[in-house]
Amino acid sequence: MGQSPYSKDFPVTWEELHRNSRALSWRLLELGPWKGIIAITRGGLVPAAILARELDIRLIDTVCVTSYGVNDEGDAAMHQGELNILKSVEGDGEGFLLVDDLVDTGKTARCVREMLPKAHFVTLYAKPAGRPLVDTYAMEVSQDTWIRFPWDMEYTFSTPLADRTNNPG
Ligand SMILES: O=P(O)(O)OC[C@H]1O[C@H](OP(=O)(O)OP(=O)(O)O)[C@H](O)[C@@H]1O
Ligand SMILES: Nc1nc2[nH]cnc2c(=O)[nH]1
Ligand SMILES: [Mg+2]
Repeated sequence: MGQSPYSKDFPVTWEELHRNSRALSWRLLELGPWKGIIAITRGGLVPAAILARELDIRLIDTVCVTSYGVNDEGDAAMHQGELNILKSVEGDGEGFLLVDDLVDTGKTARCVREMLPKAHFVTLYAKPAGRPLVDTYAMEVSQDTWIRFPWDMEYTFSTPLADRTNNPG
């Protein structure tokens, strides 16, 4: 499987995610009007709901993809597999926002942008390798960072940094 390219952990709370989504909404409001939103499942669904509320958009569709699998511990998966398109949408995406939670290597973005070349592609978080594929994003994070979303986490005990044998950075 090789060594993970991720040495840093970046946990995001619901409040931070909401704030970042609203910051993104401000920028998109100026660039609209928009015909609707196309959310890339599953990560794009939560930001899409917040953007829809802020921008008063009622038409929401999905592109359904799978790529990163689940690792042995059932933890957030960090190894990317084959990209599968389970469901697409008609047209070239003109006038639509195409929404995902993040862009990392850009593999998902590249594939979905090919299908919907005229959509305006937005993410909450962008890593350098995928950033050129995004039209508008809220925050940049480094390539060696693994973002942990609130829907993947639970409130639990945290081991002090000094006690961690494999300090992840
Ligand atoms: O830029 P990339 O390297 O392609 O990575 C980004 C994609 O990876 C994650 O989705 P994932 O495939 O893990 O599925 P999920 O959205 O269902 O969690 C994330 O939501 C992006 O869609
Ligand atoms: N949760 C999560 N999924 C990803 N998929 C690709 N990169 C990431 C990341 O940093 N965090
Ligand atoms: Mg995704």
